[in-house]
Amino acid sequence: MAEEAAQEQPSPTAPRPVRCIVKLGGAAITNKGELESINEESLRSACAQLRQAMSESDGDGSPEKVLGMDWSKRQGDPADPAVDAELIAGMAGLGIDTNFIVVHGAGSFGHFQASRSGVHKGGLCSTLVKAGFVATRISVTSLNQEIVRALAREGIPSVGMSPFACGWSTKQRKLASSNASQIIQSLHAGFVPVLHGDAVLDELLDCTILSGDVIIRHLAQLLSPKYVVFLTDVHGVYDRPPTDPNAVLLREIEVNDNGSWSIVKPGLLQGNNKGVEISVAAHDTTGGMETKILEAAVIARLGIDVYITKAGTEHSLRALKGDVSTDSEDWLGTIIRSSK
Ligand SMILES: Nc1ncnc2c1ncn2[C@@H]1O[C@H](COP(=O)(O)OP(=O)(O)OP(=O)(O)O)[C@@H](O)[C@H]1O
Ligand SMILES: C=C(C)CCOP(=O)(O)O
Repeated sequence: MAEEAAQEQPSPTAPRPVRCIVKLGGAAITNKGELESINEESLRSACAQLRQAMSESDGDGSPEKVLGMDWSKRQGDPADPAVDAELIAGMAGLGIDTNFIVVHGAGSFGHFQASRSGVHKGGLCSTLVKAGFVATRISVTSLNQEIVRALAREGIPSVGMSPFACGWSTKQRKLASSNASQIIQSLHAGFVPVLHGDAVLDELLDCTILSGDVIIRHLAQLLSPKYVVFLTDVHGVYDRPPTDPNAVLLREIEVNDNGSWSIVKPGLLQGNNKGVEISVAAHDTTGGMETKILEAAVIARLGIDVYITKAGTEHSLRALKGDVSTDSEDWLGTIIRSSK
């Protein structure tokens, strides 16, 4: 289901190749079964690993200075945030390579509001859909704010960017307008853009839900990152839902020029033409793992390796550093790559 690149005004070119576009999957950073609940430990660890992956220090053992950038008071925190202006003035720079883009999913934020009101199916003349559109955006933008704050606490200069507010829109659910100049200018200025799956206007349906997975594919087409990482709550793509005890992790998938794909590893599944069995949660409005695989295949066809793995593990850290290859026997996850 390769979607055509959106027709739009040309965006300015990126200053230098983006190193990595990463999806912080909603299944990993939120507790998916509990309405609007962040998985704090998973989010903290994903942000700390991102910081490590960006770090320019060669790890000589001395603790790195982290300039926390969340200077707002946190709920329940009695003290005002400490800002050591003298320390900051004495710092030569941030000591990190900020050439990353972060996109996060909605998890237990947004999907509930969207599915209850049918925002993904369109029809803004319905008061329920209109209210649901507003409720969905309140929910996903509040998650975006928390993620930006968590990244800022790790000293990552992150700025939240909502596709809806940047004027992104769709036509029959396919991206129609998606100007990335604000994203590119922010990268150029040394910021890490943090986008998210969003409720957007649709030329034919009035409105729909745009998945973070689709946003990543579009940005990969536009900016040609060195690699793309999807962090989620399972080790990668399995031959059937991982809740099945017989599910087998697919370690390597090859995508051909015509968009068809085949399993390379494990060898026992080579030539399996039954495809992958996927289950999607009832309230998920964007297609879950199926959308991720389809979008990842489009990215891989461009010659960009895609790594899908579990957040908060040694494997996610390696993926974020780009330290994975098809020979990495000890790496747990799915590599999706071009057959060329
Ligand atoms: N064949 C399969 N292989 C891997 N995961 C699968 C499969 N079938 C179903 N799943 C489910 O897909 C889920 C991950 O997909 P999902 O789209 O929910 O991830 P996410 O990107 O982290 O979340 P979000 O879309 O909210 O951002 C896992 O929780 C897993 O149980
Ligand atoms: C507003 C919503 C529900 C965004 C969905 O984005 P995704 O979780 O990346 O598929």
